[in-house]
Amino acid sequence: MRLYIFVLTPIVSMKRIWELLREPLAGRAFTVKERQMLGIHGLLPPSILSQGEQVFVVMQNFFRYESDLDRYIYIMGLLERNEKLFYRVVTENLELMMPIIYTPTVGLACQKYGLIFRKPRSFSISRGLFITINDMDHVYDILCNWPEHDIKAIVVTDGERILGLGDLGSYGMGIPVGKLSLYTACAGVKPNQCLPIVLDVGTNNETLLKDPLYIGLRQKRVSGEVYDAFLDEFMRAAVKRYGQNTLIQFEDFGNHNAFRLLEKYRGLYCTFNDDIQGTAAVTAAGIIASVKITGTPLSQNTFVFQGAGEAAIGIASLLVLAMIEEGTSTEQAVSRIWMVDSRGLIVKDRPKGGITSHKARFAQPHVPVDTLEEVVHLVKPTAIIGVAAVPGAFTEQILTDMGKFNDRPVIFALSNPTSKAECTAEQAYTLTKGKCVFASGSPFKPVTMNGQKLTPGQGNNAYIFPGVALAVILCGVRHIPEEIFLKAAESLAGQVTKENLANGLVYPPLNDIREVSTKIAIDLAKFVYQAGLASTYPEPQDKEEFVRSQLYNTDYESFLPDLYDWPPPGIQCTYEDGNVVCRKVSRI
Ligand SMILES: O=C([O-])CC(=O)C(=O)O
Ligand SMILES: [Mg+2]
Repeated sequence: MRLYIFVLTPIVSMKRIWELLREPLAGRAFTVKERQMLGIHGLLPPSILSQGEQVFVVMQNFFRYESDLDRYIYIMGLLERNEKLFYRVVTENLELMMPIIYTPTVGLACQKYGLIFRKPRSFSISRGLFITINDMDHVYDILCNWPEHDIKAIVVTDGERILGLGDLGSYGMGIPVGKLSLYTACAGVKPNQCLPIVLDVGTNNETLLKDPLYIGLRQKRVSGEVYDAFLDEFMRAAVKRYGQNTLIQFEDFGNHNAFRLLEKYRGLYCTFNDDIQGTAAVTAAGIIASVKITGTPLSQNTFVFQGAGEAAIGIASLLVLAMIEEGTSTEQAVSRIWMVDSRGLIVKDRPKGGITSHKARFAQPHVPVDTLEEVVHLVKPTAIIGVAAVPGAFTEQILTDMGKFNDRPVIFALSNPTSKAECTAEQAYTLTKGKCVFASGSPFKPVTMNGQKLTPGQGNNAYIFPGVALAVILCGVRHIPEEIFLKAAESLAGQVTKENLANGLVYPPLNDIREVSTKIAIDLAKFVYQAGLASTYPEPQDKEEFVRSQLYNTDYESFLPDLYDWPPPGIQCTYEDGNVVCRKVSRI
């Protein structure tokens, strides 16, 4: 006599089936067979859509929304419902989607996060993890509550300086979520390996403290030793939970913490600060490419910065490295850089209060000069770079002067979002009589002058951090030295075509960003193995093949073992207490 015993290994239960329908994964793309096997036949409309047709439906809906914020809410809802479809939609329409899921709309979304945030229905990156100062001593336990185990990259903010919008506390969650969605959309990093985190230490934003919708801790920011201990605990907990190689990207911290934390952690963890290093690399790339238009060698340029914070210091330091690579001495390179902060030109022996140490390196031996206009007039720079979130800082006078001083002035208005840009693309082109090489941090539409279409470049760190992250994750880089960002900048600059340059563009088109990021990752993979920075072994011989083979694929996977053979051999399904329970059947 044959004897069967049932080993209790439930595979699909009724609960899971309802989950499948509520979180429809493929949704209407489920085939008839799949619907029958999953017990959801009849619960979806009869017409079956291919993923491509679903993209069409999504885009029809997307265009029905008139405001960008509504488009953001719609498209982020899709990320929660159907991750693969979201990434297919975004990657196929990057130029259209980036201003929604990223700057500028993400800035608006953060300001309205109290309205937008709903209870998570699934644990996609669209929600992120909130860890507060009250969780001190339990940070590891909170990390364990995130259901994905194979995390390779974290983007973390404490919300103190969200874009150029200031302290948004926990409302800043939109930024790590947005940045990580670009890890996948721009560089093919697998979304289940990404974790957005807000470290909520309070907020000093009085409006938020009184906002009934505010989602964060209603208290003033904690600072000093307690803040530092909290950050230390977070860093230790992250690598304890996910491994020493976990990439931790710092985003939108206040100046006073950003530099300090980078210096403190860069030798101990796999970490970088995007606002210092990512922005530096993308700007350096734009400047390196602009040299091919202006014809002035890098070290013969004179740079005036509006701002002396994270971005300015990061950009200036990387430009110095690049000039040294060109053969200039450090002193000569540094002397090419002039910085203006809220108190005027940064000069040695600045009266009253002096200057912080990271600014000191770029202090000029000059008498004080009060305004940016005066500095531009005095220095006659070849390039001006705005990174202080002071809209209108590039005045009519400054832009006109730049046009007078240079055949091809370089004007980078990099503050984000668009409302914080130092000038508009139109102002830059008009006041320099169409001569300038212009880039902004957030997108501007093309401008037509004398029948000629002038397209502004977008000098946003989105060209850099996804590719850097991909290489770091795949190659198992343990620490991220500055050279990685210089190499990334050179790789990006090298991808600007003659045709781009002829059109005054110093960045490749945004629609190509996926290929651009992949190429950056391939170039970096070659560099990190050669420099002994990689820990993924054996070393892949063909780096390009290695990187490309690891990229996230947006095609639906069939999660049933064999659609035409269900239950599969050795599995038997029965109804028990209203549940479908499938078990392995073993024969003895
Ligand atoms: O998010 C962006 O668009 C660029 C960035 O990091 C910032 O402005 O803080
Ligand atoms: Mg940022």
